[in-house]
Amino acid sequence: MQHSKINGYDIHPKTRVLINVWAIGRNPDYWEKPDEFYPERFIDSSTDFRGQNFEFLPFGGGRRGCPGINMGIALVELAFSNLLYHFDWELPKGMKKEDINMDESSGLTVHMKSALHLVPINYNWQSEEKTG
Ligand code: HEM
Repeated sequence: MQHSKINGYDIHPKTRVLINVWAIGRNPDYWEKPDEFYPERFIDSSTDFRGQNFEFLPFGGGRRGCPGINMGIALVELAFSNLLYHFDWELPKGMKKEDINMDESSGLTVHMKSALHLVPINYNWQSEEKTG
């Protein structure tokens, strides 16, 4: 790699550069309410997660981007679609959605600080199929 200058900083060959993707993903210049869990932000948005939009890099990007991206997406979709297809999900009695603690704990991957408790209600899709 050749010597480069980025935002006035000299990057010498063989420098190890660590990118703070977490901070980029919460930059208020690019994200409305960056600290809120607000997945609706992606409805009708052109921001893609495959590494071309640098404000959103869940799989990294470039030559060292995640090679398992397609498998990762398929696994997440398969798990979620099965859980949503077979069950309705409710909060434990007396709990409101505002009570869910969305704080994160950091580590190699991000986890919720306190476990999410949900009550699965069996969803009988077969009986619905019969009645139309
Ligand atoms: C939702 C699931 C997944 C997410 C969010 C994810 C995310 C990531 C991220 C952020 C990186 C670092 C990319 C970078 O440095 O630019 C990475 C690297 C990597 N991922 Fe994934 N990944 C997922 C699933 C998988 C799966 C299923 C596999 C393999 C079957 C996999 C294999 C790898 C490997 C081998 C690397 C290292 C690539 C390298 O350093 O050249 N990932 N992943």
